[in-house]
Amino acid sequence: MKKMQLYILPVNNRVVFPYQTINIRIPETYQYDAKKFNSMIGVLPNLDPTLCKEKNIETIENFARYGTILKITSEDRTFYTFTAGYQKNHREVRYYGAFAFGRFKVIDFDKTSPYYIANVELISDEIPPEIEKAVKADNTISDFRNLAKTYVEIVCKPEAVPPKKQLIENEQSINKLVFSVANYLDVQPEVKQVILQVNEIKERIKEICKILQSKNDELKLANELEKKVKKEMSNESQSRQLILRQQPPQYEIGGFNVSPEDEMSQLEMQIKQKQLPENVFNAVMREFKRLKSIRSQNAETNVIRTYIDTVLELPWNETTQDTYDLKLAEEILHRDHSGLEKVKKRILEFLAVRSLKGNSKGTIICLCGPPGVGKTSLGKSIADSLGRKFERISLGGVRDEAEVRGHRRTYVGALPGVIIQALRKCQSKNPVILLDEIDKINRDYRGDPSSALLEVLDPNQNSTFTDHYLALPFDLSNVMFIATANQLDTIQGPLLDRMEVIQIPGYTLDEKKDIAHKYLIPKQIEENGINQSIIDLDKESVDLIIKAYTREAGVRQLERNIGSVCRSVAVKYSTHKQSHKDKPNLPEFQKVKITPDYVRDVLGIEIYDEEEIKDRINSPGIAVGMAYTAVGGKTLIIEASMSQGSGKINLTGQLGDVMKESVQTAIGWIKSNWQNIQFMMKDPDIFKAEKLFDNIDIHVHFPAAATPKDGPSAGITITTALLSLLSMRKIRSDIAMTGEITLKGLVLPVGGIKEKVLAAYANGIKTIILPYKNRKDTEDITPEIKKNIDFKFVKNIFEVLDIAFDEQEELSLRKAKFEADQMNKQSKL
Ligand SMILES: Nc1ncnc2c1ncn2[C@@H]1O[C@H](COP(=O)(O)OP(=O)(O)OP(=O)(O)O)[C@@H](O)[C@H]1O
Repeated sequence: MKKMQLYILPVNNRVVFPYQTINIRIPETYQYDAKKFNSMIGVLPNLDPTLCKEKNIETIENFARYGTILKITSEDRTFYTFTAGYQKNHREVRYYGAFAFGRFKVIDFDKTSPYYIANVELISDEIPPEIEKAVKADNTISDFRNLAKTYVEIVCKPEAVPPKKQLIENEQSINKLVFSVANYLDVQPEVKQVILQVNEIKERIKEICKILQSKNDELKLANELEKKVKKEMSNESQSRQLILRQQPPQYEIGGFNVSPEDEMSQLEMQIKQKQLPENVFNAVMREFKRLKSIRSQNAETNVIRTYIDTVLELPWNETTQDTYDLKLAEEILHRDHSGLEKVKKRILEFLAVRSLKGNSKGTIICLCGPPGVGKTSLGKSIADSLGRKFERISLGGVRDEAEVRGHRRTYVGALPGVIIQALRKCQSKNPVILLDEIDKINRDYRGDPSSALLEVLDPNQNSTFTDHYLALPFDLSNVMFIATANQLDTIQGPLLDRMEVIQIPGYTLDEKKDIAHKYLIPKQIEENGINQSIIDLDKESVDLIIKAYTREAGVRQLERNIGSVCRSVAVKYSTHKQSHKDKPNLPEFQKVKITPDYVRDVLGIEIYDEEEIKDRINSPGIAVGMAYTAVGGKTLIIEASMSQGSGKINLTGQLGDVMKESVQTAIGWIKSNWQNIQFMMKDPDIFKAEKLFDNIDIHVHFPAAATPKDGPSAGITITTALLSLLSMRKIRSDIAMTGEITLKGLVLPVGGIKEKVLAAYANGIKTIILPYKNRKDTEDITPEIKKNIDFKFVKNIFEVLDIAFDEQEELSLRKAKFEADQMNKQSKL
């Protein structure tokens, strides 16, 4: 074998076969001079040493031992300029065209710096005639050609197939044929190096055939599978599932099919790329190592994988930039909500303080009011005005502490709690989270969700909120929490204490009209697929919908009713369009004018009547009270009747204990003050004071009997109704009252005044009697109500009697006479 010295060019992960023509670029630093080295150059693959060991490739350190010798056929030089500091430098780069004409084996290196010179042994690939004959005689070559043709047909780009096929079919030199096909192979460089190192032609053919065979089988199978899948499934998602099922070792990540090893390395990359806090990173890496150590797919691996995915999906560092622009916030609040001036003002103050403090720690707002007054949508507007993401968590009916704080991972099907899930959904560390219906949280044997919320809402604790599922602290101090509630009574004291309550009592008639015209009608028109040009909802009709079809504090039912009217127009419009298609000569659709009659047609018989109370207060013993419920204020008619009997007191209408006691207190006061109120009696002879209550049975009934009622605020109404019954005097039908009564006749303040006043106003009440100490609660009642309602503040029940009855003049005269008689009696004594 011929030995020689050769200039060596190491090439990374590339194997050049003889008969290849290639272009090479040799940097100036390699000091290659074609003349000096007889236009010869040896390329030696620089391969991964571990893979080389695995595949038995002979290497000198990282270089393979077998290379290819090239003859330079052309040379080209270019200069390019580069700047280093203020200096401009020029560098020469040389490009060479070269033809590979043989193989060599490195014996040793003579020089390794600044370039490589090796002593090599040239390997002859000349095939002895008898071997060539033998190879051609059996089917080896024809089989080789067939396999190679199939391979290029499947693998190569269509335009590259014909020239390659032509070479495979026609090439007479076995060496050229075999090395060319080896060059076409799409395999790792280490595999190509093995082929290059084989000295025996038969061996080399066998090696290449093996690769061709397995590649062809693999590709054919994949093609067949794909065809089969396409045929079986027309639906894309189904076909994806089928492919996954039929190729069990493959997994799908981010739309790519990957093997389990790839999946693991992808996951590891994801963990490393996500900038997790150190403690979180360590915890996830621990889980990742556990996952890696479990080889087979089982329930445990799924649990760990889900956990890692959950942690990676959390916004550990992602935040949105706050826009503390108060003008913009004000605009957004006005844009989305009509009225609610006091609430908006309070929200703006709240935002102003936050912007000045520079952090988001501090008070938590609780918007409290009846359904449909816009609490949820206000929360959304606050998020919009701050430029933060918005998430709503419904706490209604949450009874299990684990729903807030998550289940420990030891439980089957464990999940993080609602707070962590909300953060995962909104992908921001500082969103506005609306804790909806915080008053509907229940407590039972599964724990107390309120106490978990205490931690969430406490600015001093929530920076290290630890969900049981994650078992890692998550900083909630940047989250802005807003709670909503229908009533405050059911919220636990410590929880309520952490929040600043903003009351939204409900809307007056005028406010509802305004909301309907500005917001609800345009919204419903759009939602029902029609437009302003085909419907005209006039003021009168909207008034009718509000007065006769709704009796609510908010506007939800109103919105629904407007929706029904819009839908009826949508049906008409759609039918007309259909017929217009069939008969194009039909006239254009006429704008539908919504009149009160149209409203009645769509919504049916009127449900509420403003005169209802007047009609019901038609005899002595009936008084109108005011109640405060979770759905807002309500007027409450109390009826009392008596009959001959033995002093029994019957109470009906699902009363709670406190209300029952109010009735006892009222009767107690009447009995003990009987002498002082006798002047009221229209017929004082009918009942003799001493045995009055022994001879009659009294029945007090609270209509809407199916609704449970409780509380002390009906005290003065019950007393007035009983006095009306006994004195046979009717109570004014336009008067309503609320207040607790003591045994001594004092009137004590009660809650829910604004809501009660709104309800009374909606029911056509003109005078409202309130406890004196509730004066402050009427200060911010809207001017509309103040203008139409006469408020009377009373300190004791006698003052109520001065206001509440019909024929007030006659009663005043009687009272004056009674008082004068009393004075006379006292002076005689
Ligand atoms: N002042 C208002 N201006 C404009 N639209 C309003 C106003 N108040 C309520 N709405 C509309 O009424 C509908 C009901 O409001 P929302 O769902 O916010 O009520 P809510 O108070 O959260 O009720 P719930 O207590 O039942 O959750 C929404 O479409 C909302 O936009």
